[in-house]
Amino acid sequence: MGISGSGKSTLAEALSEELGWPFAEADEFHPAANIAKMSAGTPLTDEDRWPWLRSIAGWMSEHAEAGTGSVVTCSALKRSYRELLETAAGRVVFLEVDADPAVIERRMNEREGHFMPASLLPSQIATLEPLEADEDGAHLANTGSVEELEASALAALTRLLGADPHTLPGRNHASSGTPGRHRAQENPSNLNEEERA
Ligand SMILES: Nc1ncnc2c1ncn2[C@@H]1O[C@H](COP(=O)(O)OP(=O)(O)OP(=O)(O)O)[C@@H](O)[C@H]1O
Ligand SMILES: O=C(O)[C@H](O)[C@@H](O)[C@H](O)[C@H](O)CO
Repeated sequence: MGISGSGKSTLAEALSEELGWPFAEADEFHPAANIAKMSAGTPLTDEDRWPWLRSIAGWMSEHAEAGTGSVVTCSALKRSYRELLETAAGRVVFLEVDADPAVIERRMNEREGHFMPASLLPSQIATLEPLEADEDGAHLANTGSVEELEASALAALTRLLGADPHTLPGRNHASSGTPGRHRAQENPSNLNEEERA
């Protein structure tokens, strides 16, 4: 979790590679209307986000029920959004990635091929309700290298889970389904409830 540009995808890809856990990019679950809205510089509303969050929780449940760990990038800016994600099967642990806003703005402006404009950064920051002490997770400062971020995430997971995360089943687990990076368009869990009906 964390605001746009904080480093969620960078960390999640590294963790998925390291742990062999299936990986989903939450942006791939957004309906086209949400992407169009953000691309045009308009922040999403709660109503825009609920069906999207439900789709993500569905994907998480599928993997938990198949007996594997999984990793999802999701801004999950508000506590209420995280409470919805926590309804997924299995244990849901949040790693909040944070960096200096000026660094994030520069990285977003340098990033190529991404729809999210840096102009939405103030709204992302204003909407963020940081992870609280009674939530299941940890805060990670993305102030160094990607390797340092990954190392701090693995240490946090080890502490939170009370076990080395490498010991949890990954994509080679017998019933883990299709391995590899998730593509939302290939997965029915991307459909919101209206689309599924
Ligand atoms: N520790 C780091 N060192 C150097 N570059 C980094 C680091 N962390 C992230 N970046 C770069 O910053 C940019 C934003 O990171 P990333 O795309 O992972 O953020 P995000 O939180 O997933 O963003 P979004 O929510 O908008 O998809 C990327 O270009 C990424 O390569
Ligand atoms: O809740 C939100 O406002 C959105 O999830 C955004 O955070 C973007 O999807 C993402 O971060 C950009 O890539």
